[in-house]
This record gives sequence, C-alpha cells and structure tokens, in this order.
Amino acid sequence: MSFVKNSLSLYFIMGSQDCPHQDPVRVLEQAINGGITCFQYREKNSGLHMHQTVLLGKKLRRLCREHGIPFLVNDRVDLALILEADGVHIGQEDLPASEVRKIIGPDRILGVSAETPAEAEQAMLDGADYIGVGPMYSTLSKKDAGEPIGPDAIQQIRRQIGSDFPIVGIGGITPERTPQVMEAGADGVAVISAISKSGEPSEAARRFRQYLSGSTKL
Ligand SMILES: Cc1ncsc1CCOP(=O)(O)O
Ligand SMILES: C=C1C=NC(C)=NC1=N
Ligand SMILES: [Mg+2]
Repeated sequence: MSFVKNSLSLYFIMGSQDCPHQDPVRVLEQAINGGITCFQYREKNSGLHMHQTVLLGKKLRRLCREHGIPFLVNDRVDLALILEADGVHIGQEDLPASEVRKIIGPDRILGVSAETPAEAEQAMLDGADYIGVGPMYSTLSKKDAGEPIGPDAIQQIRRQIGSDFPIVGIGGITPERTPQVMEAGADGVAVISAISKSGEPSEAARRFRQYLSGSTKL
C-alpha cells in the first residue's frame, strides 16, 4: 500500500482528447520532466480507433517505464493487459471492481472512483488499492462528471474508511487549489487539463510539486 500511496501525490491523467494542439507523447515527456509521480492513459471520445489507441498507449507506456513512473489505463481492462499496464482505473459504471481484480490479478494496481463513503467502503471491500474522489471542482475534462463535491467529500470519506487507505482528489484541480485538497485528507491530486492544456506541462507539473511540498512563497 505504501508504494501506491507514495506514487499518488501528482497523478497525471491524459488521452489524445486532452492535447488538442500537441503530441500526447511530448506532453507526457514534459509532464514527467516536471515531476509527475503516476500516469493514467485515458482515451475518451477521442475519435482514435482501437489500433491507434494501442499504438499511442505503447509509446506512453514505454516513456513511463523508462522513467519508473507507474502506468495505469482508464476503463479498459483489455487495453491495460495488452499494454502490460501497472494497473487500471474504473468508475462506478464500469466493470465491477471485484471482477476486474480477478482479471488483473493481485499484483496490479486497481483504482476505483468513489463519490460517497458507501462507494468508498465498497471499493475497499472489492479490493481497490486506492480511490479517486471527485469532481472536487467544476471540470470540462469529463462530460458526465457530477456536481462538484468539494474537498469536504474527502473528509466525509476519511471518517468512513480511516486515515490509511490511499485517496486521490480529482476534478478542476490547479496548483493553487492543491493545499485544500491535501488538507482535506487526500494523499495526492489527479490532474488532466491544468497540466495537459497549460502550454508548458513541465512548468505546470513543477508548480504542483511546489504546492505539494508547501514550498511556495504564499
Ligand atoms: C476523470 C475525472 N473524474 C472526475 S473529474 C475528471 C476530470 C478531471 O480533469 P481536470 O483535471 O482537467 O479537471
Ligand atoms: C474518473 C477518475 C477518477 N479518479 C481517477 C484517479 N481517475 C479517473 N479516471
Ligand atoms: Mg470510467
């Protein structure tokens, strides 16, 4: 669990739909250079065919492997196995977490989305290694994101699942908002557009790291 916990502090998520003007491989390279600690490949309504998705996934997977960054895949357990991913992230409408755990085996990372203490508890019982809680704030990166639930939702969930289970906050998170998500009890922040659409992904990642380490000039 500690491996997962440490890796969650700056969790970058991206698919080709999140990099309209840049090569996703370059964006990931710059984000790694800026200090992300975990990556999730999330192709969503991107228009890529599965062959192209696999090809891009292999390039991103290779980058993560070269830099020792955990590589996870969103939703698609089959794609995760094809890409020899370190893990998979699934939401409440995806395949049941207990079934996914059987497919990926005990050694891969299983992340599950949760918005309520009940969903968080169930994810833990189903064998999740961490939960993603959000949307913290409003977001344009997920069409069907619910209403923002804010960092308080993490505090509520903490009361239910205790202080040890890894939680990452997600949804509309910027460097400046990072402290409030962490103070609410998150082990890290999951980010799409504040890094992928920043124009300078390495600089954006670096700013997140400054706020995470509390080393910003306030
Ligand atoms: C995948 C996901 N799940 C809840 S919000 C969200 C999108 C987060 O993207 P951004 O960091 O750009 O708000
Ligand atoms: C919806 C999501 C929630 N949390 C995380 C970490 N990834 C996702 N794709
Ligand atoms: Mg999903």
